[in-house]
Amino acid sequence: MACVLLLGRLVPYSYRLRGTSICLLSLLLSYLCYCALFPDSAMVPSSVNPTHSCQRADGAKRRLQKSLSCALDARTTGEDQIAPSSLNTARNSTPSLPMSHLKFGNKKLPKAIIVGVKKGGTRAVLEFIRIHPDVRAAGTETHFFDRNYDRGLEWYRSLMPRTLESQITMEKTPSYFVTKETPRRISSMSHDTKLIVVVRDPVTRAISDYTQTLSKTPDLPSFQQLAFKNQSLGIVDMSWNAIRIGLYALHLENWLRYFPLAQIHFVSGERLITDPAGELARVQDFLGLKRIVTDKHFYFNRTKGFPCLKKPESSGSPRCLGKSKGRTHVQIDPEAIEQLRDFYRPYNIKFYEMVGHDFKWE
Ligand SMILES: Nc1ncnc2c1ncn2[C@@H]1O[C@H](COP(=O)(O)OS(=O)(=O)O)[C@@H](OP(=O)(O)O)[C@H]1O
Repeated sequence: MACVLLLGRLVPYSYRLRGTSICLLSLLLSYLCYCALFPDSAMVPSSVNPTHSCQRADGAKRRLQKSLSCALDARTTGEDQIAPSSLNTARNSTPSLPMSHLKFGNKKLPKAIIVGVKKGGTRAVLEFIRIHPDVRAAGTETHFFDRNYDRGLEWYRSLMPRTLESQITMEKTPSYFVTKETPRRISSMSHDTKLIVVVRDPVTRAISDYTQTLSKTPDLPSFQQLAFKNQSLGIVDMSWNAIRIGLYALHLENWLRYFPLAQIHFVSGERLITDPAGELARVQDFLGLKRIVTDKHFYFNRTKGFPCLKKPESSGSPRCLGKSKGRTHVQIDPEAIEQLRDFYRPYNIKFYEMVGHDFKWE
């Protein structure tokens, strides 16, 4: 603009038009050069950018001169291609690692597994712990150690989410706790695997289990028919899965052949409902995590009758567990319930002694 005004004063009109065109053309050329050379270096954060000094050159002329050498520097190092978020990591890592690894981590075998028990509250524990930024979990039950073991560890690993070095990989498959081969198989994957068992009053658990099966198989025999070999004599059918799963002491004996007790954490399924933050504090301690999941993450949903998450991992809205969690249970004859309590009592006492905690299932 200054160039045009100056020309207006000094040069006769016939030359002005030509002069203005040349002036505008040279300005346009300068601008194009500037655009071509300068903006690449501006995408990289200044703290780690080798062309940092280039951006701070004073005045357009110096900036233009410097941008040429800066652009050359950037081309030789290749760093102008690196996304700002990964630049710091890239500099401290092995050059052969792919960029996807630097950004999202890689798939690792789980460091901690929720191994049981079915209908204990395993989904709630997984959904609650995975809001911790240092935890990532497989969404579905893998059943690797009980049903899919022949597929191999690489198959298992492929089911895991990508994690950064600081993050723990987790999965949950509740049937592991009652599968004979599972403790040995997990131990042979890694003897350091941390194990979480969510336990619940075995009588309520059995009724919950039955309620679930009935919802899928409406012509199922009655609970009493399945639970007792002879109800009037009080003989319980221990071969029925819904009963067998609740014999926690027997299953735990099998795990203790392969893992020390200190490596197994027991979550109370009852307290998980009345005090989710308290139970989650203990889970975080057990996993060696900072206590980030606290009572501010939960609210009690009166319609559902259960605690729900205020803000889950994947979205910004509150969320309760699905309809299959927290069902209304089938009504069972109180006498049958009393008989089952008598049946489980010695096993429960044994279990309390083994783990050093009284869960008060009476
Ligand atoms: N916050 C919250 N919301 C809903 N449900 C909760 C919650 N906390 C614990 N529970 C209890 O979890 C029970 C289901 O246990 P699991 O998730 O282990 O079931 S499963 O084995 O995966 O099918 C489920 O059992 P039922 O009540 O019998 O349906 C619940 O009692």
